[in-house]
Order: sequence, then C-alpha cells, then structure tokens
Amino acid sequence: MEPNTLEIARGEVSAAGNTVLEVRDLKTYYRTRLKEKVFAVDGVSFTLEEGKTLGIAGESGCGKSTLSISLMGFYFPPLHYDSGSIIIGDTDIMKLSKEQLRKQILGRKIAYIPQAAMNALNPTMKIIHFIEDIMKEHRPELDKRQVRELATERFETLNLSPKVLDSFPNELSGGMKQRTVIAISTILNPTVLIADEPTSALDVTSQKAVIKLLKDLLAKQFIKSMIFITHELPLLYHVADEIMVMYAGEIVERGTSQQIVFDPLHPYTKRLMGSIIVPEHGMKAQKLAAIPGAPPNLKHKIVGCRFADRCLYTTDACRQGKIENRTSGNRVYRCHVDPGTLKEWYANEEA
Ligand SMILES: Nc1ncnc2c1ncn2[C@@H]1O[C@H](COP(=O)(O)OP(=O)(O)OP(=O)(O)O)[C@@H](O)[C@H]1O
Repeated sequence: MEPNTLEIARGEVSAAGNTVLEVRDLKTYYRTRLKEKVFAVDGVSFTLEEGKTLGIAGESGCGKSTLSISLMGFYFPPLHYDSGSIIIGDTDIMKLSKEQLRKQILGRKIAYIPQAAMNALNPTMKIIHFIEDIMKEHRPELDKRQVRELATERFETLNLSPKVLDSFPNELSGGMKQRTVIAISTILNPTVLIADEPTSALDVTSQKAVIKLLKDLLAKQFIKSMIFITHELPLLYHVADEIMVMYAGEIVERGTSQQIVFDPLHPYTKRLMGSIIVPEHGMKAQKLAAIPGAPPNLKHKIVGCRFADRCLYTTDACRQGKIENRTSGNRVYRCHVDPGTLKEWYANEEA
C-alpha cells in the first residue's frame, strides 16, 4: 500500500512493505546529577520494513546509541522514558510491564548487540551454557540434548564451528567472539536485530566475517530486519538499504543509502557526507566528515533548527518556531528549504 503524504510528512512511513517496527514520537532522556533532563531522543518516528536494513548515521553524541537502547523498551537510570510508542507486530511494547518485556519481547522480538558486545561474555561460562540459559527461560520444554542439537544446527548453518559451543570466551579470537555473541543473541529468531558498531575494534578480515554473518541471518530469515549503526560510511552504504541521519536527538533525514551518501538534502547530511562527488572506490577509507562547531546542548530548550549554528545557509527563518519535516519523493528531511534551492546551493559550492 502506498503511504499517504501526511504519513510521510510525519516521517512515520518510508516505503511500502510489511512493517515490522514502528516508532512514534519517541522521547527519552538522561537525568543528570543536577536533575536536568537531557533529551537524547527527542520526538523520533520511523518504520522498519521486513527484509530491510536501516542504517543510522550521525556524529558522536547525536543520539544513535541512546535511540537503539531506547528501542528495547527497558530503561535503567540515568536513562528514562518520557513518551511515544514502539510498536512491534500489534504490540506497543511501552505498554508492557518489565516482566512482560523480558519474557515476550527481549531476545524474541528485538535483540540488541551493544558496542563491544564481545567483551560482555562471562569468561567462566562455556558458550553452550549461555544458550542453555536463554532456552531455560524461553523454551523450557527443550532438554539439554535438544538445546545442543538446536545450537549445533544453528552454528553450522551460520558457518560457525560447533566446537565453539564447548569453548570459553577467552579461548576465541575477537572476531570469533563477536560472531558467537551475534549467533547467541539471535538464537530465538528476533524480528529486529539492532547492531551498534558491531565491527569496531575488529581487523578487516573479522569485520567482513561479521558483516557476512549479519547478512546471512537476514537471508536465512533468522531475523526479519536490522538496524545498523557505524561510523564507517562505506560500510553503512554497503550494508544498509536506507539510512536515517540523526542530529541532536532528532532524525533530520531519511532516504535510500544511495540518496543519503551521494545526493543529500539536509545541510547536516551534506556536511556529514563530505563532497557528494565521491567515486565509489574512493569511499573505501572515508569516514563521516568532521563538521566545524559542536551540536547544541540538549539540556536547553532549542527553538528553530538544531543545526542552525553550524549551517552555512542559516537565515532568520531557521531560528524560529519548530522546523517540520518536508518530503521529496520517498524522502523525508527536517529543513524548511525546498529541495531545488538546496541542490542549487550545493551545486554552487562545487562550481
Ligand atoms: N549517562 C548520561 N547522562 C547524561 N547525558 C548522557 C549520558 N549518556 C549520553 N548522554 C548524552 O546523550 C547524547 C546522545 O549520546 P549517545 O551516546 O546516544 O550518542 P551516539 O550518537 O551514540 O554517540 P557515539 O557515536 O559516540 O556512540 C549526548 O549528548 C550525550 O552527551
């Protein structure tokens, strides 16, 4: 079904397809020791379609990790939920109790691989014991032999040696540990997998193996969709079907990976991606560009565009009221300037 214009304008729908996750106007904040609220996720809305990988890009501190943690619906101080919905299937998980979340959602519907996940494994437990613990909670009808059979089959299908099951974490290389964490985290076939910098701190060969594993999980339908966060632009471009760009707690643009990298609309995306005339092979070493200045302090109420202090094209209009989303074809971006004018400005920069 085609999304209607209003839905797109709210940034709630990006593409036709089977929606597996819908986030509506989500707001979450850190409470500081001085009792101030830092809204690191401030009115985020988006959908994720079955079979798709959605990348999240943005400078350090723009809220990517907070958004991904927030999507689990499970909050530990200093992070708090303020408002909004996280809908998986027919369930708004924010309406569930912590117990319901733990039993019905975490690991089953949504799984999260945090930064440096591989270092979080308890070194005194063999890999099979992590899987047994998960199954005890979620598939109590299975005995130990059945759990081992299931784990062996899963590891073999993912081209991981079943011998790993009888290893301790510190007997595995960094890359193998990371792949093992991913295999364990997805053993219940979650609808959505969130991978936050899953390849950072790995050598190039291990990075490739992790990416292949993630793609295999999708292709073999052990997961239905993925949210992928990385600072590595070429990696994001190659892994993600679509990219959302975050700035100061808001989504400022969403489009296909091709559009975001090579034809950005929002001035923040434009700066973040550097020059749009980048031949693909030249992207290999490219990271997200450093932009002069710093994002606004989220402790304070911000009026107008959050990027205004760093944008090359700021006018008085940018500093007034709330900046609403605009649409251009399948794309949504949060800037009051029309696409034609933006493209003209960017063309002049390159002239
Ligand atoms: N414990 C905390 N207390 C207060 N503010 C915090 C806390 N943790 C993060 N923040 C703030 O929340 C905002 C978003 O941080 P977050 O780590 O989500 O960004 P990020 O885009 O994931 O960065 P990175 O790419 O470095 O992981 C930042 O302004 C950060 O300073």
